[in-house]
Amino acid sequence: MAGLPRRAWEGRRRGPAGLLQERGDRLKVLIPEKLAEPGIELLKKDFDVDVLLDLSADELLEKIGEYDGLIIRSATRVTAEVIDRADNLKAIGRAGIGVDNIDIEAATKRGVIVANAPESNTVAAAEHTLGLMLAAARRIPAADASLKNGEWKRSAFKGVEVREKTLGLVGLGHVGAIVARGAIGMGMKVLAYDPYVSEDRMRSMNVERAETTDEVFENADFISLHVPRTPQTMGLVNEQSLAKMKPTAYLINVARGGIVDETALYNALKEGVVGGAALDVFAEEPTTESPIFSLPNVVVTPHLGASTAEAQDRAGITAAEQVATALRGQVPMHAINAPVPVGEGAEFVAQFSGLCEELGSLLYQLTDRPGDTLKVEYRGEVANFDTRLLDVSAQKGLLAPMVFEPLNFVNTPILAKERGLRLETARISESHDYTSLVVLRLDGEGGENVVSGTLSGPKMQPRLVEAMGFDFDVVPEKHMLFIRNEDVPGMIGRVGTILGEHGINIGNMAVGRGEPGSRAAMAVTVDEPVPDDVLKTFLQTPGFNEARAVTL
Ligand SMILES: NC(=O)C1=CN([C@@H]2O[C@H](COP(=O)(O)OP(=O)(O)OC[C@H]3O[C@@H](n4cnc5c(N)ncnc54)[C@H](O)[C@@H]3O)[C@@H](O)[C@H]2O)C=CC1
Ligand SMILES: O=C(O)C(=O)COP(=O)(O)O
Repeated sequence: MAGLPRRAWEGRRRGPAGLLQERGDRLKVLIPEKLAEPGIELLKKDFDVDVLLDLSADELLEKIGEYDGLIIRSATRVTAEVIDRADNLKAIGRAGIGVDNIDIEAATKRGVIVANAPESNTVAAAEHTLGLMLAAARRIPAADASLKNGEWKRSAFKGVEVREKTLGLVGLGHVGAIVARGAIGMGMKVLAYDPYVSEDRMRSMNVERAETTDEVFENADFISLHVPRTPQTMGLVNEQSLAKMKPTAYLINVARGGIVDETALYNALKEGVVGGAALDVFAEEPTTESPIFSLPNVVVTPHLGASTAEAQDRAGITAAEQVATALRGQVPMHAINAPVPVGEGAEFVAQFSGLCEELGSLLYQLTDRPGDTLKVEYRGEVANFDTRLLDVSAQKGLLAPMVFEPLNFVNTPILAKERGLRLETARISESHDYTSLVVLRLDGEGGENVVSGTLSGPKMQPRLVEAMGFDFDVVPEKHMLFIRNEDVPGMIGRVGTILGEHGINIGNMAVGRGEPGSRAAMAVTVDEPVPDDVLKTFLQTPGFNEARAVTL
């Protein structure tokens, strides 16, 4: 067993921004894209906000170092280089859904929270998709342009109906589901490929499940993409897939550029391999130059899927709230790279976060030559829920005294891994005398060390109930003293005397004992850190075997 190093790791050039880094002034948020006013107003209450529209990539690199928060839409590319220059950045808010323009891995390594506004613009994107489908089927934009150009050409713009046609969806998440509902309302049959959506769910939506993308490409009259841009979906629509489509089929893309190979699509449209296309998104944006724009059987919009008043208000407010929450040191609800408890019991679980962090920190400070495996047991009620946030909280507490850089919920798992700290968790329904109990175990020089804690009372106050092999009941405080002593009369008085002689005020004291007359331990809360010379005094005093100062 390698064991965890005690010293801060100095190999790191500089630490990632801590969530609550104070620089004496108000934290600063940069908004380089058009964001709805309510979101900006919300941020201005607590932060200095700079709205600097149309920053070039170089200007963003120059400026980003000043800011604690950044809110973007799809036009700003937050590359690893931007993040590397972002010395103070703690949170990136995406006022929308797709986060493919953010290097999330780089952000995570630097401890920068990335959060989006997942359902803010789904209706807008779905309505735009249905609008584009009808616009392409009825050639509305071309007819509009022709009439405005002084022509009355009715026979030139004969379209097709969508009723009784098959709409093929690739991706049946939030947007895809709304598109499906709308299409079914217009009498279409919907066939969808999404390996992450169950057959039952599809059936409940009256959607037929395709087992492969080919099934969609071969059978659909209209094919609409609703997947994120990922390495798996890049180039999903290419020469081969286009060749499988019906020659009358229309392709609709309101998802992301790059998912469609635009050169292959251009050729397929020009040669009649497919009937038409409606595109809102492009591999390079902004663009006005694409050869596709010259084709008559294509309808295009400049990434307008989310551009409704309602969606922009929702996206702006949600992104602002996410960044504000992160800048206050909490994990926002839509964080993409931090553990967010979701579903049943989420709020209940979140209350244990501080306790777990304190237990991790305490365990580290009570353990000499700590081993490399932290074992966390969740007992009782807390064991019924998603406790990943608590895993990270415990790791954070344990690692904090060891590492150089400030830790947060984003970078803790990465730093834990880099430093060889392993985590083992267990869920146990039985929890002794407590409704919920968290037990942390770590091997050390003298064997396994264990600390346990719970939350109690109407305010769910943290309580330390086990340490140094003894049961206690004490509310953990910032400064504490842990003592092992002989279980003989007068020891409590001696603790009071020694601390009193050094001018250290005791807040609370809890005693844990085994068999009367054997060994005992004390957990003492004090108003200030207990210095080394006081600890030495304890060890020189008969009856005291161990004394450790702990700061939580
Ligand atoms: N044009 C615009 O203005 C807008 C574009 N979008 C784009 O639409 C995308 C979808 O948005 P939502 O539906 O809200 O996301 P979502 O996450 O709810 O749904 C995406 C679905 O795609 C599925 N999926 C992922 N990888 C897949 C693969 N390789 N093959 C098949 N299915 C796969 C997932 O299982 C999920 O059900 C966003 O990622 C964004 O890029 C979203 C809003 C506005
Ligand atoms: O939310 C999304 O994924 C979008 O594509 C919307 O982009 P936008 O915020 O309008 O630049």
